[in-house]
Amino acid sequence: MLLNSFSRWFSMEKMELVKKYVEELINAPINLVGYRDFNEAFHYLYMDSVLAVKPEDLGNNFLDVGTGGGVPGVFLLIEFGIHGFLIDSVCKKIDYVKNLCERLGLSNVELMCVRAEELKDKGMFRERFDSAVSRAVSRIATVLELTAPYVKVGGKVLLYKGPGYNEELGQAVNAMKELGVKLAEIRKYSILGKDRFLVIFEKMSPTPEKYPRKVGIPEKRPIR
Ligand SMILES: C[S@@+](CC[C@H](N)C(=O)[O-])C[C@H]1O[C@@H](n2cnc3c(N)ncnc32)[C@H](O)[C@@H]1O
Repeated sequence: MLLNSFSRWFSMEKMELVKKYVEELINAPINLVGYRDFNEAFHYLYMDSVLAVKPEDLGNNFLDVGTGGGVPGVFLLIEFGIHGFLIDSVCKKIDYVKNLCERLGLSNVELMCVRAEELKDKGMFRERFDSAVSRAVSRIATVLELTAPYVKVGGKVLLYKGPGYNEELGQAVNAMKELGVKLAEIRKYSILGKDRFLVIFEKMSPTPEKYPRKVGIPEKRPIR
């Protein structure tokens, strides 16, 4: 893991972009990330986004659900040079990130202000992505419903979690079955001494058309 990460970080151009992005986030006029200190933001946002991810996890195009200030989506597309489709339900966040990506010359990104439950009505998004990622959006059963319908069979869903992931997984067994995913791997890593877990699911079969359900239902009534 260390060697792999080291060689990835060797590109100065990438690192300059990452640093600029972090600087802009912590100085943004709207509260996007909750950090003001560069070092903290660099670790808790950038390092957390990329450290446990392998290029083969994501494929060529991924969806980031609830991207907020572009986390982890923008860092992943810089790191791996792949295409990211980033969505959030708060339009001012999406507008800000869109503008910032344009200013930094990032072209491998698309942003849309939409709730994940409604993305399916906005075009051909069902089972379109090689992978989906999500960080700090909701509990596992809920987030699986918001991501899995948009991932191709054979693709992956990657969720960034803290130590509470185990209980959430236990409550998500039926959701996994219903949505056509299975738990593939859990990667443990550490950011500034804090335990973190990348919980990875593989999509095994098509997700029934009724998912995701209407706005708010995946959160209020997770699949049990
Ligand atoms: C705590 S923030 C996390 C932002 C970012 N992923 C991060 O790790 O910094 C959660 C974000 O998810 C978005 N969100 C919550 N539910 C959503 C949904 N159903 N569809 C799209 N975005 C959603 C919120 O608007 C918010 O920006």
